[in-house]
Amino acid sequence: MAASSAFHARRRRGSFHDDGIQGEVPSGDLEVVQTARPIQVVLASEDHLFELDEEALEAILLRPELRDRQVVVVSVAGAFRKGKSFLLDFMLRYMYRQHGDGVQGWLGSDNEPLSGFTWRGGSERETTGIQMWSEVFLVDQPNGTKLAVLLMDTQGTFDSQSTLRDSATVFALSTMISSVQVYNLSQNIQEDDLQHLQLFTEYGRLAMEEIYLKPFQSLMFLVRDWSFPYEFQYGLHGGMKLLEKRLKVSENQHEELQSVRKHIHSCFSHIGCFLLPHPGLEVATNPYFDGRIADIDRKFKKHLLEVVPLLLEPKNLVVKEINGTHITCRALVEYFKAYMKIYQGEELPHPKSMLQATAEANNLAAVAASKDGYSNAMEQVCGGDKPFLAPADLARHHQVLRQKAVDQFRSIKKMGGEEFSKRFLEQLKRELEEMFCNFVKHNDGKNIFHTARTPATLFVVMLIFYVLSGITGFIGLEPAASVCNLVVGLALLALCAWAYVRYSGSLREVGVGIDCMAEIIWNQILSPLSAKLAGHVALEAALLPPATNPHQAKKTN
Ligand SMILES: Nc1nc2c(ncn2[C@@H]2O[C@H](COP(=O)(O)OP(=O)(O)OP(=O)(O)O)[C@@H](O)[C@H]2O)c(=O)[nH]1
Ligand SMILES: [Mg+2]
Repeated sequence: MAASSAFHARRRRGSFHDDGIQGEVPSGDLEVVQTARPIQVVLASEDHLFELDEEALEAILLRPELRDRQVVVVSVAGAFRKGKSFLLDFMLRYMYRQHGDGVQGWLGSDNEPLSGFTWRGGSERETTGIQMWSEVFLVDQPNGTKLAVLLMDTQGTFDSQSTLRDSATVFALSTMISSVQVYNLSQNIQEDDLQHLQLFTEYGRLAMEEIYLKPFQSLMFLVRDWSFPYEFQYGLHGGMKLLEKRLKVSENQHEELQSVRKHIHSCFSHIGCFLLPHPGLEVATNPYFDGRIADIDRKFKKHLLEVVPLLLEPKNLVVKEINGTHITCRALVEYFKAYMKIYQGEELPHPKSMLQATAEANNLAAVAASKDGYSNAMEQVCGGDKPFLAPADLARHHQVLRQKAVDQFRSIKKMGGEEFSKRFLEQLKRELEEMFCNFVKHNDGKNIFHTARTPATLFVVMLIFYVLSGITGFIGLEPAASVCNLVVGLALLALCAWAYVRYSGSLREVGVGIDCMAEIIWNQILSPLSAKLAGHVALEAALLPPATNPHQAKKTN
């Protein structure tokens, strides 16, 4: 049933050449040369990390006959278990047998099992990370050049072992690397398909260094098991009509619907859609189905014969472009490495599930509303036009209003539950304390004594050194007197500068510097000195006999 072995019955004719696999392989990966097979280039680990196998990537793309060729990368991405690898195997058949003869043409003979990228039935995921076909096909162009065509298979999104970030990373990476991204959908184009596409492409756009007008190239919606051919017929024509309906932006549409559509239009240079019929119950439900086309529904085969050439026919190939420049295999390796590094780093935000993102937005809105309530009420108490309030009174008001804000936060209906909102409650409490600190500073600024501290300090310094200069001059210590005079002069200069800064509002750094210096002098010298002096006076007063202490003598009298 499973079909993972390499292609054995290879026929290369027409414009496809086998020289893509016979050149010298730089990394010495001989297996690649001998047997074409899927190569795991991005490995997914169990701890939700992705790693690029640079050696494998270079072995595929840096062969001498390929590295300077312009490259076409066709990738298939979408939800898991929807036939992505199965489809890619038909693309491989096309690449190998495009000019095959007989009734079936490149589809092959009736009883030949389908092989190439690993595909299988069942409900559990199969492909992980990103795989590339080891053989890069060289395709002749009408202008005589050859293009290198690369097929890429991806891990399905939304399997039960992947986080949203895993799905977004694989989808975004494959969209950034490919020139044609096939978005594989089942049965219809639903709104959630568009929303996920928006999320994933935005995650891709974030990782690109510069945001280009249209960061990605071709997107092909491929709707599998389309069941309404009487509304939109199978194939490209019906697909384009369906797409037009689904991606239409109209005035009376809800803003949310408009934004998704506008985003998708803005991301891709070209968007198409193809409707594929159901392949038949054998394909979908028989565990022993091995991919032979005899078991596949006729209509499906008919449209397979249309969709694969639509993507891979030489005239339909889309060369990979980044920022308007055609990319070679060698450049693709470098871009792949650079993009991978960004996804391995921590600078990108983690995409969140819809519930998580909504719950977070609800909680943040509740935090903002509660903070607003607190801030408005505090403004009433100690706002700009209110006079200085005693610090104890301010603290009391803060306690009451803080509790009100917390109660308001708790009373607002929020998604995500009690446990989830705890984190936001803590954030609110922290932010309220920060706001209170600012209100305290603002209130202190209105205290005239607080404001006057700097000139008072400078004045006291001037006074002390003026007296000291007088004393030292009187006892003949002229150099000391000069130093004291210098200090008096400097303090006077600082006082004038401070007054100018306060008056004019310019040179504020100078003002801050003088305030800092005055605060240090006040806290380190004047304040301890005055405390010491006060203590000394009190001690002396206590030690003096009552008769010699005039205060006490007065009291006792
Ligand atoms: N209903 C339906 N089943 C399909 C179609 N194409 C393939 N299948 C079946 O879908 C199953 C899964 O095929 P795969 O190609 O392994 O699917 P996948 O999307 O690569 O799955 P993952 O690698 O797990 O993401 C197989 O049993 C196929 O026979 C289709 O168009 N419609
Ligand atoms: Mg697969």
